[in-house]
Amino acid sequence: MHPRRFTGEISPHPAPRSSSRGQLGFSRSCFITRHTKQKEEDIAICNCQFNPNHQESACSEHCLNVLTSTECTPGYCPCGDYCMNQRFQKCQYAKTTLFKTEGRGWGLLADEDINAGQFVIEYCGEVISWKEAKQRSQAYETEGLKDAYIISLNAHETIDATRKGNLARFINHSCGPNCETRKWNVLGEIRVGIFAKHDIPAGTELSYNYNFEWYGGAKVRCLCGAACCSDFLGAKSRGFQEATYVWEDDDSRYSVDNMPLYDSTDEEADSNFLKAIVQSNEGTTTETEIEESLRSTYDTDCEMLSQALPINVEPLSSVPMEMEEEKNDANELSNFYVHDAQQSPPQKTAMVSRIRNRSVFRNYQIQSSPLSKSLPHYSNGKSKNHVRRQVNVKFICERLASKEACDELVSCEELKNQATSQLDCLYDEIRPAIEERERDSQDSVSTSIAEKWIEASCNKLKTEFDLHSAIIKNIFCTPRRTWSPQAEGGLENGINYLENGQRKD
Ligand SMILES: C[S@@+](CC[C@H](N)C(=O)[O-])C[C@H]1O[C@@H](n2cnc3c(N)ncnc32)[C@H](O)[C@@H]1O
Repeated sequence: MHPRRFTGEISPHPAPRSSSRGQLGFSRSCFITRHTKQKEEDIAICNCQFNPNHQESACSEHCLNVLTSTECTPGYCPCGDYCMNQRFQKCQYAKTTLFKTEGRGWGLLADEDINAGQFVIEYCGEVISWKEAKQRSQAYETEGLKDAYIISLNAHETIDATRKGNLARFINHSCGPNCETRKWNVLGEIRVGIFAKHDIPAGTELSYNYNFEWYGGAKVRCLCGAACCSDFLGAKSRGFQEATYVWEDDDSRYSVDNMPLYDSTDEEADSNFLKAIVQSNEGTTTETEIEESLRSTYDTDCEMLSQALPINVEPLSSVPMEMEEEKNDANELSNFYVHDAQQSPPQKTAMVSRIRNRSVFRNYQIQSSPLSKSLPHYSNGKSKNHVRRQVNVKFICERLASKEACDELVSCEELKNQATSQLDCLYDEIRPAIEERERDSQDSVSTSIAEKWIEASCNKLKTEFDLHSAIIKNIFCTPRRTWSPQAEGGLENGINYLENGQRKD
């Protein structure tokens, strides 16, 4: 543990909520000790030439060092004292002020207009290892500290501003923030700064997104109020993923059970979807049962799914919702749709709208788009005659309910899950270097891990693709000529058909 980059002790800890700014004893000096000395051969010297008539010539946006997020080293910069690229070293912070928020403790306000891209403040604190961060995080929790101040620095280290830090520690999280963290190379060391994402008027609360940066052990319900709020602070952070404990008091910000992990909702939902079909298929299968299972699965998952991002594989670009009417009766896919004219009863329509939210189906464009938009035209300029269609839920359920279809889908799903967990393990290893775009050579991804990552990514994509192809194959490629579930007694015969039927031309 190297105590460095701190402004003075924040005392007493933890919650300075009843203290005033003066009592916290902040100062603006930020860099007390360094534990490595920059080697002379590592010093990056820019080629700026200061022109007194052009202030911006002194290491501003075109400076080679600025372009590579490296501060100039005093004594080596050709612009000398005029160099404007030593903002961390000179603590050139924006004016800010502490204020008390509602429900989120203290926050930091801009005390002057801040320009887009402007350096706001350095995140100061103790630099400690990830291992130490985990131990401290648990100890802080035991001590009853509710606010977490540890953020990621690089693959090995974090910055803990719990006991030693500056005003940056009071910047709250927002899912729609006006600031962001950026890493800069300062005298050979990586330091974290808070920078404005866009112009910020004086009096606005400063915020950045804690995702990936934050080591918050407990799962804290987010009160940022942004429309795109992801519900929990740092939901994608290492601490959030590792945490096994939650606050147990009555504070409404802390939830106690069933915390969702956001990067796995899609997979979970797909599994539930398949389980619903398999369970239905194991017992007496009726269309109503399948629809009921699907409906309850969709009810549970609907909200999560609306946020989940599906992998964008679109093998069915040749299967649009809007089809040319003249091809209708000859088309193999006709069972897939029902006409608007034969509109389903309200219940079924609701079902269809839920299905549209399913990532599996969304990938295959099973949503109707407004007919007025982008209607294809014949070369003579006339519009093609289009009919609006709805997905034929019954047909899809019947096809997917066969044992073979279920087995195939479940085995594809298992392979996909294996590939996903392999990716998750690798992700832990390379996350800091990839996601934080770390420039420190110590943090670069080793070739072997990068190769494994690419291979695992390909595996995952392939298994996703196989899963989707299996679904499509089971819906569309089962022979349809000899099959008439209506004539032969509905779904059960449909299943027999799928199990035994061969195309009889
Ligand atoms: C780095 S501190 C920020 C300063 C903190 N508000 C204070 O009073 O010291 C992070 C803590 O602030 C609170 N916090 C920050 N952003 C929040 C948000 N959007 N919703 C709820 N709590 C938040 C959480 O308790 C979190 O652990």
